[in-house]
Amino acid sequence: MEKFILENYKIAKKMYETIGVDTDEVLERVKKIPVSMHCWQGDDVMGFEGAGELTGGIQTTGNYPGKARNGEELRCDMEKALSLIPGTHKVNIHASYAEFDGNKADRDQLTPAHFEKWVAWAKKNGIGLDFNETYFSHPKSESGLTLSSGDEEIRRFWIEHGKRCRKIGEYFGRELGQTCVTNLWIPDGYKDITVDKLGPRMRLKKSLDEVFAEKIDSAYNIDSVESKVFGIGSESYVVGSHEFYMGYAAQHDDVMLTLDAGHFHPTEVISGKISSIFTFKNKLLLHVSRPVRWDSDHVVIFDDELCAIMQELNRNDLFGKTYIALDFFDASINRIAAWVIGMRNTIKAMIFAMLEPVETLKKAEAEGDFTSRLALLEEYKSYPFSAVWDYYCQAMGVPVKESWLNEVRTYERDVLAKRI
Ligand SMILES: C[C@H](O)[C@H](O)[C@@H](O)C(=O)CO
Ligand SMILES: [Mn+2]
Repeated sequence: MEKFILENYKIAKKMYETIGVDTDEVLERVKKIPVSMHCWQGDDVMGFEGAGELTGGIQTTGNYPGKARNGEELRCDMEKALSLIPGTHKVNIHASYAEFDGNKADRDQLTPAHFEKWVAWAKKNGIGLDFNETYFSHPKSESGLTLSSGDEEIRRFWIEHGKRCRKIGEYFGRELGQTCVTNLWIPDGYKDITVDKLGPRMRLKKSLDEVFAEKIDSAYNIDSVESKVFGIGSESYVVGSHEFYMGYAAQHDDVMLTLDAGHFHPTEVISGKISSIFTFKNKLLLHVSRPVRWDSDHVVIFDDELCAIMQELNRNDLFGKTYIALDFFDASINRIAAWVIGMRNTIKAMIFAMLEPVETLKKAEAEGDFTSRLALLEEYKSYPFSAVWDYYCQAMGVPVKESWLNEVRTYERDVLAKRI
């Protein structure tokens, strides 16, 4: 196999040269782009607080055996997944994955000390960490409103949580020498027709101003805000809508916008929104997910939208300004396989996009030659990009093609099956 991969690559390299693309250069570029792998795929978003129930209008379905039950298991599973994915990446954790060692602290009391094990593990593995504030699966979010609550005690509790999370993000960035992106998503909204839609939004704005009041060195921590169109139980009204956060991010240079692929109407795609955001902002966070009819958080596959997202970043030279994170949770299949499939597809789509001769296409478009534009776009799709992808896996020392699945099966038998 090894020999064929190399031979295929040599031919692919020559073919891409004929259209002005240097495959070696593409692989050098892709190597430098980290993808943030989300820890919550490993335990169905349960976290370590013993919450028992996932709330906030998000849902995992399925009961595949072997889910991680604590930090050690989760980190071990992620190490396994990362060993099957080419490149050096980041890990994205939620505040609900704090570790207490018997001394439980509520969300408004979290400190960097509760994440020391994550940092030690990240250092050992040479990876960066990203962070997410957790405003769900908690008694104080049961009313459906957190940062937008009219109950001052509740609102203050969550403001304190947000502030503390940013300090934890700063700690990650400082300790690991890689900027931590701290993402803020709240589940706030109402199930049914809402009379006062302005009040909660005004309160959310006030809360965000407090959460973000302290300036933190952007070398260590960058903040981002994530909108949504609806959730389960917030079908009629979501406080943190796209328009709301667009406005907020437009007014605050240091706050990024997060685009989650599952957070828009089913016919909307985030690939179509990226250029609008970059007209006004110079950074963006993506939550790469796969909505199936709703925000179902299916595992990312190599589909048109994934390629379109990566093409958009490549065509506009935006890889250096965009943080790419995954966000899905499927409990119906092997959870390590879910990570590997989603991560490998994301990287594969980056390579696919980078192999496009952008200048040729832009020239045809600028000259009004839409016939060539369409003809070339279609023909480029069947250039041998998979030979480049296979070679990348081989060169990076990870399994080529589906051979990674054997390793996941072995791990399932030796480790996951024993978690009863
Ligand atoms: C678990 C995450 O915080 C969550 O998926 C969030 O990013 C989101 O997308 C909620 O729908
Ligand atoms: Mn998301």
